[in-house]
Amino acid sequence: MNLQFPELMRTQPYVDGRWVQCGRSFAVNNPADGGKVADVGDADVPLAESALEAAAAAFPAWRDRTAAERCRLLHRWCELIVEHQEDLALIITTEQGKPLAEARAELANAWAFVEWFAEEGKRVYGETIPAPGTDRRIVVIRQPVGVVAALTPWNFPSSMITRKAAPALAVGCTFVLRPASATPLSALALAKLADMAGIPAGVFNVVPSSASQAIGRLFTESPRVAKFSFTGSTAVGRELMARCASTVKRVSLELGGNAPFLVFDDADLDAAVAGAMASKYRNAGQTCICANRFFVQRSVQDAFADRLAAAVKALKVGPGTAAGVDIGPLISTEALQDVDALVRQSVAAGATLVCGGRPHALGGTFYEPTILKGVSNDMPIAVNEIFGPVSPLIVFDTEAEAVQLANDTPYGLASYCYARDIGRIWRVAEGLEYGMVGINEAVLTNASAPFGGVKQSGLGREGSRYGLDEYLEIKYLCLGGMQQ
Ligand SMILES: NC(=O)c1ccc[n+]([C@@H]2O[C@H](COP(=O)([O-])OP(=O)(O)OC[C@H]3O[C@@H](n4cnc5c(N)ncnc54)[C@H](O)[C@@H]3O)[C@@H](O)[C@H]2O)c1
Ligand SMILES: O=C[C@H](O)CS(=O)(=O)O
Repeated sequence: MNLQFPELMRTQPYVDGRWVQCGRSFAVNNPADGGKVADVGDADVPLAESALEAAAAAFPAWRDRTAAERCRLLHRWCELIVEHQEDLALIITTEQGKPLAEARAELANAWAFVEWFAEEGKRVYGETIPAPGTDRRIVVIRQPVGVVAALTPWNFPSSMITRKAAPALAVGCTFVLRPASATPLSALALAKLADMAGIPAGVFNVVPSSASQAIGRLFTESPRVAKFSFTGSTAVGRELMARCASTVKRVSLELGGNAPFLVFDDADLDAAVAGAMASKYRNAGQTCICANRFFVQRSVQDAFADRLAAAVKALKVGPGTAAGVDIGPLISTEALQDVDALVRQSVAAGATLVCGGRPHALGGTFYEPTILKGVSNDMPIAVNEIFGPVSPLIVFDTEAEAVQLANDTPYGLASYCYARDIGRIWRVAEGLEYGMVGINEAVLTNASAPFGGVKQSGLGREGSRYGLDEYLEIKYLCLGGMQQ
């Protein structure tokens, strides 16, 4: 990898301000060609335990810094991320596969979280409450929870980390992260920049490891960990949440999705197609908020399908570093097989291929951008989180039917509605059982908004002032003896 600042290429765990040599390593490969990118130091449980100890030791001093001091350090971290964005984008694309333009967009979100929470950390307000008697005063203060342990996914190797670390550090928590084994280099580069920014030793620690289950048990069961924050699949999140019960930890979960994308007969179809492309095919469909099912009102089904097909057929598939590429590789062979199986099973169940529907001629883990029509809500492609570049089209007749079908899933993360009648928009937005609703807009992510899901898509919110609450405890002070 040809970096302008080679020091950003870090391959060892970062614990208590030191880069730790490990006896074992695991390979990080480029999904575009399967080639090895790096061998990364494989942190074991004792090293992860030492990271928790370092975070616990660093917590009192970090907590006791003023919010302004933490703000200044986070702003400096943000400045360094911006300054090194080209290198960081190349690291993302090399280890995860997304087109460079998307990697740059991810980084813009990553530093926006740092910038946003650097400022929000100065607004951790408390309150006084009118007391029931003149002998006392009631005061509420908010304090950092303590040591935070986090697990993050491979699909956004930078922004999923700062979306947690920035609010945690801003309020005075310390942080230990195990990133996904497929994409640890971005996390380690962020650690290098945090170190350069002057964030003290022990405050931000990164332990890449192939021992995901063992370290997951440590993070969820260690009494040193006050807060467990997880982003990943619902299946894994459910298991880890249960493990947190033994110590009654605070838990944040950002889990899987099955986003409905509703297109009504009064929609601006060009806007709906643009939104569909932006939502569905970003990161080759490997995002938690990708449109996963397209519900199209019968009278506009052909017009929408034809325009969508024209746009999908124009997508360029190739390595993320190649100019003009829209669709990069899927993260792994298993991921490719999973997507292809969902398509094949659904065609066998009666769906019709409009375009794509098979692994790409490029080979490797590239998959053809695909549209299926004649899909029903019970087909595998509609029931499962696809995590690939596939658009299933489902026809509906009435507004009530659309909302009922959209809600018929255990997931509740993102949803989308394209219509122009204001009464319809309000009725549908209020009826959708999801944490987020894009109304004539498909790009939801930004640091100022509360991102998160309901039902089995998660607990809590990340981003916005609500994202700060995940790392704070409320304390009630009762001041007695006030009677003269
Ligand atoms: N809601 C959100 O904000 C959001 C954002 C990104 C991804 N996701 C979801 O994440 C999933 C894709 O990411 P993924 O494949 O990395 O998910 P995953 O659940 O397989 O893994 C998530 C993280 O947990 C680790 N892990 C996996 N199994 C574990 C176990 N048994 N014990 C401890 N750790 C374990 C992984 O190594 C990774 O670091 C999708 O479902 C996607 O919707 C959700
Ligand atoms: O996978 C979904 C993540 O939340 C990243 S983003 O919000 O889609 O950028």
